[in-house]
Formats: sequence, structure tokens, C-alpha cells
Amino acid sequence: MSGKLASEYPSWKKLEQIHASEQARLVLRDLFAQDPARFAHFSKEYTSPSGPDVTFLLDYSKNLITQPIVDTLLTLVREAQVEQFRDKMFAGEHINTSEDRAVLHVALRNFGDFKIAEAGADEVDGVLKHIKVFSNAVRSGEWKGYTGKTIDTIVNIGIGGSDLGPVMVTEALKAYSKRDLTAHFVSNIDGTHIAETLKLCNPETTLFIIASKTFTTQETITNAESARDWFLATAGDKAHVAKHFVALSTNTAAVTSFGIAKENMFRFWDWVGGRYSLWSAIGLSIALVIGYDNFEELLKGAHGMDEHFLKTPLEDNLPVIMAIIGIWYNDFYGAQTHALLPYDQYLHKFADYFQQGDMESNGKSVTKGGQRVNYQTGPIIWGAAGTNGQHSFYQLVHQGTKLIPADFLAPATTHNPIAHSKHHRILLSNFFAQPEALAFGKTEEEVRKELGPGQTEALYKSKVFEGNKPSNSLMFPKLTPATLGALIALYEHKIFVQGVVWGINSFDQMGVELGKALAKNILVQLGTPADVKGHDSSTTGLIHYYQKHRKE
Ligand SMILES: O=P(O)(O)OC[C@H]1O[C@@H](O)[C@@H](O)[C@@H](O)[C@@H]1O
Repeated sequence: MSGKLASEYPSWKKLEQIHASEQARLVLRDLFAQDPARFAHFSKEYTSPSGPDVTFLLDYSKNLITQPIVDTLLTLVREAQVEQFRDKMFAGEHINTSEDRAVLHVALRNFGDFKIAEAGADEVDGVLKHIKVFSNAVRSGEWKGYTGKTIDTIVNIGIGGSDLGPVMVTEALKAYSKRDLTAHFVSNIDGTHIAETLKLCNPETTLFIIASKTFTTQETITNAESARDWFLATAGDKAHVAKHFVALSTNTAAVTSFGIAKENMFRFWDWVGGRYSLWSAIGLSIALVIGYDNFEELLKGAHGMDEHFLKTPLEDNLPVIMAIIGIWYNDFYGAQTHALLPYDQYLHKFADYFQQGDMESNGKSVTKGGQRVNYQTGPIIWGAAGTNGQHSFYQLVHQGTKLIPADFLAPATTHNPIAHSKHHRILLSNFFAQPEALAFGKTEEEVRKELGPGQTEALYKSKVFEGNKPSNSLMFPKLTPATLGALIALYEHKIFVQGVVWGINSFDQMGVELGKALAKNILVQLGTPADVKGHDSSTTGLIHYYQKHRKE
């Protein structure tokens, strides 16, 4: 984030040379054969330095790396001044330069530990208390709807960072959820989303949580207005809105003008980026679903990782290690994507969440200094929960032409040990088998031996697995709130490190603006063909087709 081009650092050039000269020798079969202690050399166990117990194992031995490569990548991290920028972030310096803002999601889970000098950082505790009191009141039934009934349904209306974090975490921690409180999440402007959700709700027992940092996002405000209309169609009196609508926002004026009482607004601050906001008031739906104490465990688990990131030497620093491995493939092997593959059904939204977390953060092509980069920045993030992916896209990962580095994640113990954990043992056998198959493949010799003579050459060849496909494996004892908090923070800091090395601003999102502006312009032209002006022939043709075929 110094704004310098990463390719100007001496170690970048060195890494290019290493890649060119060593690539042919970076073969996992050989690397493991040469070093029987490779697992010990390239794996680390994390233990939370404070707060609730969190441990996990990061095995990064199945990567196309050697110690000199790791050392050179760490030199790159030093040359890019990652440690200095990390310290600036924790101190509240305005490292989001384009918006002149601090980047302080770490302050949301700090519990008075690090000293942070930024307006609002001292208000975090007050908001947490507000979340605690409110979520306890709703969960206990003390908070009543306008006809005196207990709330049994919550609907979080938000999009992007005001949706994905709560969705991912409430799914991931479903085992901790209050089963008689149903949670829905409405994000899409497509009326189908809110309409189908409202069919499942009773206005007397539903609480709407309007989650929007800016409180100006078109999707969220439109959905919130439709929810309010639906509610008032039954409730009648506008005064009842106070019992059924709360807001999570930084924009008090817009919240009150919507009709939500000030005391029903949960605040946060401009130094909380949308995609880093689940730790803030945006996490209210999480606290409602899993209870405030579990929400606090989530925050404390993340704080432990913050401390690890802040204080651990680079060579043992897990976010740094994951970041440099990513850079190695992204920038020197030309890998375009990175797959997140949790072998845990509860984590089925993990990849979706980090699609925004990573791609909105590091999907930039200009440095903080305004120079066009001459290397690849953020990877395409994708993935799905195992074993489902194995029966769809793994074919390409194994035998396709692309290099797809992947992270495999799994808990040693399941929350659902049905059939004496038979399911979990089968799941984990796949979790162990896939990285092994990717790394070591199957040689033609092995195939020939297996099939015997007399087969076609094409058949022998089609059954060869080249192997040498890299992956990380991340295993933890059980998916607890604190463990999840630490895992999310691990990836957040990995993204930070990569952004600093690439010299980009990971904390703005200018790229979402153009589409928004064009849509606004088009919206007022949708009336008649004569209104459609100023577009290329393709866009004009598409709008005309819509105008010809619409029924309403
Ligand atoms: O929380 P609000 O302000 O509604 O924003 C919701 C989302 O909007 C998008 O345009 C992006 O900028 C996201 O980073 C953000 O999370």
C-alpha cells in the first residue's frame, strides 16, 4: 500500500528468476520424497494468544514451494512494508487513502486491548451493549410486537457487506441457533426475493432489520419500503413501526426520515468497510440467531487472530503465509482463481462471503499512487462445500488445463455425529483424499499397471492424473463461534497482506459505482422507446425488446 509497483521490489525480480529456473523441479512427488519431514517444515498449529480457546492446523506442505522460495516471498513482504502498514491499520491511520478513512474492523472486536485513536472507537462497547440488551429482549420474548405477541421471525434487509456476513455466519453457526426464531435474509432488488419472504411472515411477529451502512443503497431502501408497506397494510398505525423495524447504519438522518426511531438504530462508523462489518451493528441478526454470548465469542476468536497477526514474526504469521502462497501462484504461476472448499455443510456460504471479501478488496488495477499495475492482483474466488463440488467441478481441477490453488477446510468433530459419525468419517476421508490426489496424481505407469495390456492408448492417457496441483489444508477441532471468528479474521488479514504487496487500496470499491449510475439513468428511460437515448445499439436494442414484451 506504499503505492509502489510490486514488480519494482528486488525480491519480485528474484522470484521471477526462481520461477523460471526452478519450476521444472517443483514437483510435489519429488519434494515429499526428498524431505520426509516436509509436513513438519511446512505446517503450523495456531493457538489463540488470548480469549477463548481456538486451535487449528494449517498444512501448507502440498504447495509448490521450497524454503528459499518462502524466504524470498517473505523478503517481498518486508520490502512492501507490510508490517508498517499493518501497524498503521491497527493504530487507526487513514490507510484507505482514496476515501481518507481509517480501516478499523479490528476495533470492533478489541475489547479495550489495543489502543486506537480514532473517533468512534471508544463507542464500540456502547453499541455492543445495545446489541446485547436488544437481542436478549427479543430472544427472551420480552420484546413484543404491536399486538403483544413474541417475535418469532426476523428479516434482515441488506445487500453486499450488509447481507453476506450475517448470512454466512448464521449458516455456519446454525448449531448454536435459537430454533424457534426463524431468520430470513433479503438482498436482491428482484421483487421475488422480498415477496417470497413476506409470504412466510406474520406482521404481528416479524422484526425487520434494515441493514445499510449508507442507508442510501437502492436495493435495501426499496425492499425496506416494500416491507414497511406490507406491514402497515395489516398494522395500520405508523406508530407500530417502532416495534417491528430497527436499523443498522452510520446515517442517522436517513434512518429517522425512514420512520425508524433513533433508539432503534444501531450505530457504526465510516471506518468499518461494508465487507468487514459483520463484527459491527451489522451483526445484530447474528446475535439474535445465536445469542449475544456466542456473538461475543465470535468477536473474541477474531481478536485472538488480530493479536497473532500483529505480534507474530512474519515467518510464523499465518495470514502472511497464506498471502505469500497466494501471491506465488497468482503472480508467478499465472493462476487466475483460488478455490475455497470447506468440508463442512455449515460453511456452505464461506466462498460466497469471501467472494466479496477478497474480490471487492483486491479487484483493483491501479496502485494507491495512481499507477496501472503490470501484474495480476486479486484472484477470482469461488468454491462450494465438499463433497458436492467433487461431483461437479473437481474434474476440471484434477484433469483440466488450469492451475487452481485451493484451500480445504474441515472440522475434526462434527456437530451432527449421526450414525455414530459414519457420515463425518466418510466426509473426512474425502477431505484427506482430494488434496492427496491433486498433489500426487496418478502416473501413466500406474494406469497401465492397473488396466493391464490391450487397452487403447487414448484410454491409458485419459486416466492419467498429472498431479502437482497445490492446496492448503486447514483443520480445526470443531466449528465453534470463536473458531469461526479466527478463521474469518485469518482470511481478512491474508487479503490485507496481499493488497499491501500489490500496492493497491483494499478498502475502497469504486468499481461498483459505474453500473449503479448507468442503471439510474436507464431507469428513467424505461417508459417508451422514444425515451431511450444516448446508448450504444446493443443496449438500445435490449431495452426496446423489453419494452415490446413487458406486460406491466
Ligand atoms: O451497507 P450499504 O451502504 O447498503 O452498502 C451495501 C454494499 O454496497 C455495495 O455497493 C458495495 O459498496 C458494498 O461494499 C456494500 O457492502
